[in-house]
Amino acid sequence: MTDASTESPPTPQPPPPATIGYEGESGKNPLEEASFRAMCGRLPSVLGRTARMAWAVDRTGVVLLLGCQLVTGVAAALVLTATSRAMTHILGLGPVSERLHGALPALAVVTAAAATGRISSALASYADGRITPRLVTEADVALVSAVCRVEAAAYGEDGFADRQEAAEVGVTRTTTMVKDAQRFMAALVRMIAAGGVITALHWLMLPLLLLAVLPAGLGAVLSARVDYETHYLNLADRNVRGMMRWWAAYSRHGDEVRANGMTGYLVYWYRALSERIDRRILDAAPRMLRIVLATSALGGLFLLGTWAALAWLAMTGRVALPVAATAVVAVQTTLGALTQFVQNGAAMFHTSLYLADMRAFLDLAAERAPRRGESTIAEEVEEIRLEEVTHRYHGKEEPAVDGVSLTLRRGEILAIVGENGSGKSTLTRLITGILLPDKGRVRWDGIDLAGARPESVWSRTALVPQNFACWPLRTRENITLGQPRTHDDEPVWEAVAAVGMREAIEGLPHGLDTLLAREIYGGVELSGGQWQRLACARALYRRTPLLILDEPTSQMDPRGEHRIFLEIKRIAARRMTIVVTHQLENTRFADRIIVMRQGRVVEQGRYDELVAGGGLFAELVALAKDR
Ligand SMILES: Nc1ncnc2c1ncn2[C@@H]1O[C@H](COP(=O)(O)OP(=O)(O)OP(=O)(O)O)[C@@H](O)[C@H]1O
Repeated sequence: MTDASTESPPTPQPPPPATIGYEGESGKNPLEEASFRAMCGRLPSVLGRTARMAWAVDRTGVVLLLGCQLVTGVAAALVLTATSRAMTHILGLGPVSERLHGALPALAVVTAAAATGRISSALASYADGRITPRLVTEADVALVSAVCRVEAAAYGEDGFADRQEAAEVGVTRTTTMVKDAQRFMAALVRMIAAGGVITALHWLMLPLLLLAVLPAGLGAVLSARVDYETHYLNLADRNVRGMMRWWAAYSRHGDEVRANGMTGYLVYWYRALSERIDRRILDAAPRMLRIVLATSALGGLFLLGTWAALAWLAMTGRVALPVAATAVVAVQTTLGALTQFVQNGAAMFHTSLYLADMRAFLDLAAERAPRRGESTIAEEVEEIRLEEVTHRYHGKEEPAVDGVSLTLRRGEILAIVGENGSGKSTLTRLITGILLPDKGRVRWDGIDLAGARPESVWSRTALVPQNFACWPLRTRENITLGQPRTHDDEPVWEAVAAVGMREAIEGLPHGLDTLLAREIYGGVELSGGQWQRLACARALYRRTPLLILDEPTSQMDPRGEHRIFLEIKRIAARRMTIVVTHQLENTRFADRIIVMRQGRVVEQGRYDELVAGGGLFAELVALAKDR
């Protein structure tokens, strides 16, 4: 018998992943907004920009590629003309040996031209192999650098991340761009050559052949559109799936995933989202099939017409029999060239849709790049003044920081406290100029950050954020992050000692050269608190006029915490220090505490004054003690 009170109800099915549909501007498929003709009209500019990029990365490769295309095309034309001449001899009158003898020079030309064509085609592939990796790297680096440089506020814009995802696909597609363009050009040259030969045989043949291949080209373009539309529908889901994949599979989150029994759900979730993406692709498949079947049937009809026309021309004596035989070869070659021409043209159209996304995102990122002014911040800063500063995040009703005025002087230690979501981190982002206020001003020694060069401001700031990064770099770089102050390691060891990590780092297999990434062969892992100490060492190493520590000791043992606060006090005289913390006892050492609630500063003073004041701070202190 089971105890009814302990019997658990059946577990409900987990919900499927939320459907993400963007209503914003970026959610619209560009094909819907711009007409088909307009999209085609944009092609040359997209291709032109890619060509310029290719030219910038490898001029020799581009020249080689173009030269080889030309040679391949001319060789193909020669093969065709010489074949036609050889055919005329072979199918002509007279003894076989004479006919063969007469055809020999033309056959020699065919052999030489075919060999040249093959060699130049191999060289063209080599040129493509040289250009493509560099082109992809250029596009990729351009994207990463653009994203790293935008105003931080842009990340919160509706659909920014999705447009970035679309641009990432554009970068991937750059791999096929050169190959598509190369094949397109090769087909163009071959088509011109073969077209000339076939027109010489009879003027009617070329238009007929064109009719035979155009439907296939149309089909390829229409299929490309359908594929792109599906891609657009899937964009948001793909983006979320990519993020989830990283979070679920990243070893650093492995403990959380396992010990919370999340594996099953995460895999279910991942599969469900993948299947939803697949479903959209599968839904588009019948449309694609209809397009291909209809255009192939039409093309087949026209091809039949071409052969019928050729037979009619031969039967009615309008073309001689040897010429008709040559025409059979010419028709096959021209058909091949024309098919390649339209198919590669459609492939370029297809690729350029994705490249256009990449370009559009790079343009957007350029628009969102800081344009603040040219003022610079001096090496020493005496005062930071906030005047009625307000900031509201995109899509939020209420401001995160609301009309805050504050003056911070050199030598002062300021503690910022307040409940979750009260605006503490946002305030530090405004003080450092990561965000600009919607209203009010932040001035550093009188210089408005809205008019100062961001790099000049950020060379004067050091920040330990709440969610700091554990860089998969060597220990030394984790502290200097590529900005060594001297050639020797003395300042690095100083920073390490200041956070009490000297022994731990000396104990690593290669000291400062140890790679801090257990995922990489030879790398080691630090504990959570050790990582946090390292993040503090990183900020202390910079020795800047403004030091901000947002919950710097949340993972540290009391010894580590004590050490960090001693160090902060020791170096405080030469800089302004801001500490954001929920450990209210840690604010005792601050010269001033500001208490935030709903984006406003509601109290300020020293620890004892605030406790005696009986306000929010006193309440929070009492709650912390009430255990
Ligand atoms: N990047 C963002 N985009 C949109 N809203 C944000 C963003 N960051 C913070 N917010 C919102 O702004 C408000 C203030 O957040 P903030 O992180 O400044 O609070 P906090 O006081 O530092 O909180 P905590 O103590 O939890 O760290 C919150 O309502 C939060 O939801």
